[in-house]
Amino acid sequence: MTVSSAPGKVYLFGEHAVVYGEPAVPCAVERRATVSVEPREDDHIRVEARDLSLDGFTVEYAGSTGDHPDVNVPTPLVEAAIGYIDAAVEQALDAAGESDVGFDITVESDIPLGAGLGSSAAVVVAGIDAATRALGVELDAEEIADRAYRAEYAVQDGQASRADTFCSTMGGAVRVEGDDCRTLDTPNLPFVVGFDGGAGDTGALVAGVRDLRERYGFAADTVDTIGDIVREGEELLSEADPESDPDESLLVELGNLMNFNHGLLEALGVSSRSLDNMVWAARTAGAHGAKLTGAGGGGCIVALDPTPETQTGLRFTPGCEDVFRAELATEGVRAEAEHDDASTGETAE
Ligand SMILES: Nc1ncnc2c1ncn2[C@@H]1O[C@H](COP(=O)(O)OP(=O)(O)OP(=O)(O)O)[C@@H](O)[C@H]1O
Ligand SMILES: C[C@@](O)(CCO)CC(=O)[O-]
Ligand SMILES: [Mg+2]
Repeated sequence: MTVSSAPGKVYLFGEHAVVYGEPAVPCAVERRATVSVEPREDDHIRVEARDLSLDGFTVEYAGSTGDHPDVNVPTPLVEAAIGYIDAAVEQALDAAGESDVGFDITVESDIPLGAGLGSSAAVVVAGIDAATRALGVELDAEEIADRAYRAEYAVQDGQASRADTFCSTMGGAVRVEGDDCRTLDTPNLPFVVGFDGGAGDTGALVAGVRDLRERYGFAADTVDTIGDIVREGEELLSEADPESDPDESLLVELGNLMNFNHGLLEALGVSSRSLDNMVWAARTAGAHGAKLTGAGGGGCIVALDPTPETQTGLRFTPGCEDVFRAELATEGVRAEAEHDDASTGETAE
């Protein structure tokens, strides 16, 4: 059995606009998806998902071209989950020059689904790494990132940037603009995440922004302006010393840019009442800045605050179900030691 894990991410700036070629700066955070893979004798795929927004499920079906069976949980969720795993398996088989190899796959993740923390990218990145290594092939990080992007692109009907998958593969802070993907040396930023317990539909939200952008020149300008915010933000980051804690003036300026970025995302229709509530609660509690992260619609906000005040404020905010400090994950995708729990094949409760 091979086991790999990959981190989720928050967007310091630039989600949505990155789909249209503007730069974005996502940062990997220490919440990981772990995927265990064991090749089988036949060409069946058995997926055990332990951390979906239900009590987990196990499903077995014949190869990536076979019919997916009925299972006793909401089908769209299962289909969505199988979609990402299938796409990862397809990329791994292609990389290894194999076909008709089946796998037993277990996914365990502490990244909430559809909440803006990049759970899909982490599952795909860790899945491709574990499955290729199970077939005796070691891909370099660039190729894992590229194949993971192609997997997300396929599942999301051509509506994906390279940002989430590159960030999850490399770890740390990264900068993505079209096909140009780079790692950044940044100080460790004091991220606080608030989660409303909900989720957004990434495909629908991206499509909504695309429609607005095609319909109104000012919506297209809004997307361009998000790009300007990112460029301003990277300038600030490039002047900071990555080895020391960020000073207050940097946090104030980054926070202002985050606030501006949130306002423009709200104008583009991808925020929600509970995301706005959490953003305002974080600002009122003293955060330097706060914005939604990821596709939006529901899920998570990210705030900047080195003190405990924002966490305390969010904890008392109606509609905020979970609050945590999100440490920058310096390591991206990595091989993990096989552990007993993942090899039992039993579905967790
Ligand atoms: N633990 C898991 N097990 C199986 N599939 C998962 C798991 N976590 C995520 N996925 C897949 O990823 C999908 C969620 O991806 P989606 O892009 O909508 O949200 P996200 O990646 O969490 O947020 P965002 O893209 O806004 O950062 C789920 O519907 C599921 O298909
Ligand atoms: C909304 C979006 O910009 C980020 C989702 O995490 C979509 C993408 O970049 O693929
Ligand atoms: Mg995603």
